[in-house]
Amino acid sequence: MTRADIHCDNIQKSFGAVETVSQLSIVFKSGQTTALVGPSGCGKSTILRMIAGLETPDTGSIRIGQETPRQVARRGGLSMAFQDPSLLPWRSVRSNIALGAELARKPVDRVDELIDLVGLVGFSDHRPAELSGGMRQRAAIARSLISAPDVLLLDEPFGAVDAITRRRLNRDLPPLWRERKTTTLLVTHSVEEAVLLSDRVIVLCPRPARVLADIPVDLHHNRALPETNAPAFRDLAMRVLTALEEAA
Ligand SMILES: Nc1ncnc2c1ncn2[C@@H]1O[C@H](COP(=O)(O)OP(=O)(O)OP(=O)(O)O)[C@@H](O)[C@H]1O
Repeated sequence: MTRADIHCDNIQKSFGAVETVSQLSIVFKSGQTTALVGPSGCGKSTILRMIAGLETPDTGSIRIGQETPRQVARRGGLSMAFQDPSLLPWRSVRSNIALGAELARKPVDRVDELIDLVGLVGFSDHRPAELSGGMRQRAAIARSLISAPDVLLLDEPFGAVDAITRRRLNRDLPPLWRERKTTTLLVTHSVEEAVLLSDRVIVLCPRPARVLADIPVDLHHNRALPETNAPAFRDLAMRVLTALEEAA
């Protein structure tokens, strides 16, 4: 077993009387990008938060290699960009991004490169309050990348990002994950984005979350972004959509 395989073994999680995740067993392979899709409220974010060590399963266990999520987080091996980017309001964009490396005790040497990657050149000295929602999300994406984590957890990271920038990030981020062999989990409501960015799409059923379909995506052989109008792409997107309709 390689170090960053994520093993979820029979995990269950309730909030009061609401069972959110039930008997979920799944392995996320090291170096792969997996998209999690499913109806709203089915428990996707809860799964990511448990893998991040921010919530604890009531029963079952999560291991990342031989470590617990909290151990991986503590040594700076895990980072996240969530829907609601929690940037420190008193720090500039540059300093918020640098924080991702500082907390992981890694070198703060690629801030400008990442500011460029997420299209925030010219805004590096701005405070979060001076940015749009989409710009804040992009700063959070850059912060999640600066520590070159083993595990990257992305929860609707492009939700507020404009279409052109989203397209550019869709093109530029996957090669970075592949080059670094990052184990990436991506929660998204976009079927196209799930197929475009990932090696595997997991479709979850309505709460409590269980795996309804596990669809491998084998469109990334030549490392270029797949053609979204190619028949193979459309077939996969249709398989995901059909499973989602079944879930609903
Ligand atoms: N901290 C919490 N306290 C109480 N209930 C919670 C908490 N976190 C999540 N829930 C409940 O668990 C269920 C699943 O929530 P979760 O955010 O994981 O779903 P989701 O699939 O990510 O939803 P969406 O696609 O709408 O973002 C919901 O019913 C939600 O109200």
